[in-house]
Amino acid sequence: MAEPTLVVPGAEGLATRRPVDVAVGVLIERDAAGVEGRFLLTSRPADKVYAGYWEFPGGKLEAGETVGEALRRELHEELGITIGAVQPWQQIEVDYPHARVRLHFCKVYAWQGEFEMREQQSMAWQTLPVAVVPVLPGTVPVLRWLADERGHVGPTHADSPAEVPA
Ligand SMILES: Nc1nc2c([nH]c(=O)n2[C@H]2C[C@H](O)[C@@H](COP(=O)(O)OP(=O)(O)OP(=O)(O)O)O2)c(=O)[nH]1
Repeated sequence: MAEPTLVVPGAEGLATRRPVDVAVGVLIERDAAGVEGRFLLTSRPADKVYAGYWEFPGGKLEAGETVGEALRRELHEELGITIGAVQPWQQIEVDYPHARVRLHFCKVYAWQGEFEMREQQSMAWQTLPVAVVPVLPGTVPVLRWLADERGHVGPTHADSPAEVPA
């Protein structure tokens, strides 16, 4: 079955474009009992589309790379860390006016090294609801998946539209 597609306003009718594969890391802290806590968001660098928007770190696959290999390379290049096991988690396609992407979200619980913002981005360890704004459209579904896993009710991020009462 095809994965869900999110169409961002302005991208209607562009769904025939071939998606670009992107590996994305959801780095999560866990306590001794294995309970998941804070997760890492980074802001998009000034020279990229959606500059300043918050997202989970990652980037496009290069030719011949697997999702895990691309994620390992991107997080080393962008954040200076070396990640441990990569656990495939969720997949979604997003149609933006600038591109159609297939996002491969992977959970990562282990990493080594000091975080260095090598592209002058910012980082923020967050819980739900996410306080940093604005959040990239393709990041919003991930916050919902985390909310469902954690039994979090209410908005997932500070700039989400007001909830419509049932
Ligand atoms: N890293 C990341 N990208 C996301 C998320 N959600 C989402 O829609 N995207 C989109 C934004 C971009 O169109 C695409 C990632 O491309 P990018 O331009 O950041 O990747 P890159 O570092 O390989 O970029 P470059 O080499 O082309 O400069 O995926 C997310 O949570 N994390």
